Amino acid sequence: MTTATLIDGKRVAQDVQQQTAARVEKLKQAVGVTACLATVLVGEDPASAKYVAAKRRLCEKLGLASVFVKLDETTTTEQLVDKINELGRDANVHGILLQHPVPKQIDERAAFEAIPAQKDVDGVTFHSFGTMFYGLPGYESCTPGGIIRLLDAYDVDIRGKHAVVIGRSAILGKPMAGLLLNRDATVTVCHSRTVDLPELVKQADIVVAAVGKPAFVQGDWIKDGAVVIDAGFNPGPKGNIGDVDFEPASERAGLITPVPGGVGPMTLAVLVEQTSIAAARQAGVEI
Ligand SMILES: Nc1nc2c(c(=O)[nH]1)N[C@@H](CN(C=O)c1ccc(C(=O)N[C@@H](CCC(=O)O)C(=O)O)cc1)CN2
Repeated sequence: MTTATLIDGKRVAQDVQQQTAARVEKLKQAVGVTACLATVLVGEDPASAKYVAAKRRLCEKLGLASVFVKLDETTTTEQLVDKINELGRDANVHGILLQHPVPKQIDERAAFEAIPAQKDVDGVTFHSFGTMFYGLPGYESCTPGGIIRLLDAYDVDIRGKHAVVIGRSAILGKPMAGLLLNRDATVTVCHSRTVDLPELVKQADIVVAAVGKPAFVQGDWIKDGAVVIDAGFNPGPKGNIGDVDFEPASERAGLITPVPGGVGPMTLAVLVEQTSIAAARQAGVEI
């Protein structure tokens, strides 16, 4: 039995999408520029191919252009960097997304760093991490940025709260910790070497599960009334499964995100929103 209120990521994402479509249209009217996202996919991972396709569909739905670059499994770091440099020089491309993960022979960090800061709409470069951590204008990592938007949409007061982030990946856990810290949360980042994880999670007002293990966070770790954000999307026999054992957790939580329909749609919405903002900035207009 679910007692927690469900956080409806699809609804909040639709609001972000509407604002983005309006910005894209205004930009076309004002300066004749169509915002454009370049998506780069390396290799044959079916889940990555699906996410890239979803990003391109969302661009189309909201009036943005998109360029799709598909590179094969044997691509070298140098070849990928050359391609990203080319997109960086293309004035018609305003945002560049390199789908993670890339095949193991590639130095992913070197490839991310080839994305010019003004086109890093996925918030993956050192420059974006710097601006994100200092709360300066720039581009946020899309999933953590989307999670903050969800918390705001549901009037979660972040200031002074104890937030426990489970996971320390560059794309999720680390930037999530930074964004929560910027909002005056007291942040604990947990990982595979953390001693007594359940005890730490039991102290959390806000839990962000970004660990990549299906149903890993147990219901009895959740403090009564806590906000539980599940950023997991692990493939399961009947579709994707989150990192939180949903039913027992939702008996204790005050607010909880479902999988699917929670964090995932926000990742896409923030990416396309940031592309529209990048296009406006590159055109030198404030919209
Ligand atoms: N360069 C990046 N790579 C990756 C990112 C990222 O933000 N930037 N995030 C993930 C994957 N991802 C986007 O790329 C992503 C994952 C899931 C969803 C989503 O909408 N999920 C739906 C469910 C979909 C389904 O069940 O088939 C949901 O949760 O409702 C969007 C984007 C790794 N790589």
